[in-house]
Amino acid sequence: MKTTASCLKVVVFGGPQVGKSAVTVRFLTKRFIGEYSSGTDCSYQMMFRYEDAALKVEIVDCSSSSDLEKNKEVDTADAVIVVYSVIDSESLKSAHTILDFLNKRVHFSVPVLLLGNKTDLEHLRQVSRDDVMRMTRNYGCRHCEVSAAESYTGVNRPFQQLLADGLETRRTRLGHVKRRKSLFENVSRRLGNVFRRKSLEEVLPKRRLPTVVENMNRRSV
Ligand SMILES: Nc1nc2c(ncn2[C@@H]2O[C@H](COP(=O)(O)OP(=O)(O)OP(=O)(O)O)[C@@H](O)[C@H]2O)c(=O)[nH]1
Repeated sequence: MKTTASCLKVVVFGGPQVGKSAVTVRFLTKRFIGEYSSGTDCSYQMMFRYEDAALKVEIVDCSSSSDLEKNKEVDTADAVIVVYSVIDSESLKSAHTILDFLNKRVHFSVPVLLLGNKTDLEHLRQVSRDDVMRMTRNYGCRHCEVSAAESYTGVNRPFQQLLADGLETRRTRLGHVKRRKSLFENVSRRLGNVFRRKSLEEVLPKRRLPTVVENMNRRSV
């Protein structure tokens, strides 16, 4: 199994108690763990098999108490998940603020997944599906609703899709940097040629360069 050189980084945001840790741990371990220490950032690293290669994935679970503006994780993210809870309308407002922040802050097109959690509590739903659809359209992000408590498969599918999107974006970005580099090298080579030619033209009339034949003659003397 080949090992990919670097690590794919996924950053998870969301309001308080929406289940950021729960969905992350569900994806990574297949288990639902009810309680986590609240208000602390966590980072998880795992190896996955992807397209016959080992892929290292780092998931950074940003606590809701983290100051968004000071968050540096997002600058190096390959993908972002914004979690809300379907039973908490305030959490959708937080998600809106986060998507807005990402829209301004992230310069390259990092794939974003808007992930609704706690669908097992559908009878307590506060979040309107229309509002979510509007946000998804406005920000051009993927959307899915799951229950970390109920289903591993439900959580696994959108995560897998996001990892695939993240890898694709990284490849495109790297390809773009290489193309930009070779374009730059081309231009500088051409400029170099122009200046070299110009300086020869300036020198030639004053001091004629010896021809190959003259050089041979000199050596044979
Ligand atoms: N019913 C239900 N409860 C859930 C689900 N996911 C998480 N919870 C519960 O929601 C609470 C918050 O979950 P966490 O994973 O700690 O949430 P968080 O977003 O990481 O919380 P902060 O660290 O405070 O930001 C816990 O009591 C979980 O047991 C779910 O899918 N269904």
